[in-house]
Amino acid sequence: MASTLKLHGRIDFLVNNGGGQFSSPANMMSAKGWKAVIDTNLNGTFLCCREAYNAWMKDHGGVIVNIIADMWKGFPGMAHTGAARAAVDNLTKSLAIEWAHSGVRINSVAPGTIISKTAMENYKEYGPTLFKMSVPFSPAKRLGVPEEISPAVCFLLSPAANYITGATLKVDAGQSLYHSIWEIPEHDAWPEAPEGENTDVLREIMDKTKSKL
Ligand SMILES: CCCCCCCCC/C=C/C(=O)SCCNC(=O)CCNC(=O)[C@H](O)C(C)(C)COP(=O)(O)OP(=O)(O)OC[C@H]1O[C@@H](n2cnc3c(N)ncnc32)[C@H](O)[C@@H]1OP(=O)(O)O
Ligand SMILES: NC(=O)C1=CN([C@@H]2O[C@H](COP(=O)(O)OP(=O)(O)OC[C@H]3O[C@@H](n4cnc5c(N)ncnc54)[C@H](OP(=O)(O)O)[C@@H]3O)[C@@H](O)[C@H]2O)C=CC1
Repeated sequence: MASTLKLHGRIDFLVNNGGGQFSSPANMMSAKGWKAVIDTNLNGTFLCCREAYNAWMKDHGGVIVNIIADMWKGFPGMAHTGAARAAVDNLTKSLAIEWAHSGVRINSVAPGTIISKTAMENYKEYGPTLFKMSVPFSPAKRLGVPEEISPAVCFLLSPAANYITGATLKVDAGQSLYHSIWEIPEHDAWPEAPEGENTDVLREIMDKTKSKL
């Protein structure tokens, strides 16, 4: 922030876009790996917001946009980033209220699955598979590209969004309303439903369906 102020003399906009994660089942995540992702996506965003505010926006106003993710149904396989991005969604709301009196607007953008060379390379040899397997889960039946996210960010930064703060704009072609990519294996580990006539009906329809298969 100090070097930006030195160079340009002002900070009108802050976009917290830097971030990322690795894929891992939650039970296999080390404390260090969990912390690295929380640090990058949540703590980093908070600290950049705080510094931009204290260094400039407190006295001059400004606009902040935080990039989060499609974590609305949880984020199985990337639980750390889901938790961090949900926290940023909430942080956005808190700061929108705390900093309104300074003329600061702050919003988030929640992209769906967005393909780029650099994003894919983070996942090494699994990158192409990971991104390709996401395609059927987009109502658009294709992935988005960064050029479809940046217009939303520019809109929120612009005077066209002067009356918008504390909001999260989903730019995901409806992905967050559609299927989860996470497969739950067949299992019989769930606790039994309580005995009674409704459970009898449940057993009956399940038995009937089974016998037809
Ligand atoms: C499935 C659902 C499909 C879902 C469908 C697919 C949807 C894709 C959506 C994609 C969204 C995107 O965000 S696209 C891509 C966006 N960009 C990125 O993801 C950036 C890539 N990653 C990073 O920036 C970083 O590596 C990040 C993970 C945040 C941590 O950075 P740091 O430099 O702070 O930390 P590092 O030193 O790298 O790692 C710290 C520890 O983290 C753990 N760690 C790091 N990488 C690890 C790895 N690959 N596997 C296990 N553990 C790892 C280890 O414990 C490390 O410690 P040691 O063991 O001691 O080393
Ligand atoms: N692609 C997607 O499907 C989605 C992406 N997002 C999020 O959008 C943002 C942009 O990602 P995208 O362009 O796709 O992927 P990229 O990997 O191309 O971009 C990630 C950027 O974050 C920077 N970064 C990562 N870790 C840190 C860190 N600890 N400190 C500072 N900068 C860091 C990287 O810097 P460097 O190049 O120096 O490593 C890089 O510029 C990220 O927050 C990502 O998680 C959210 C939802 C979906």
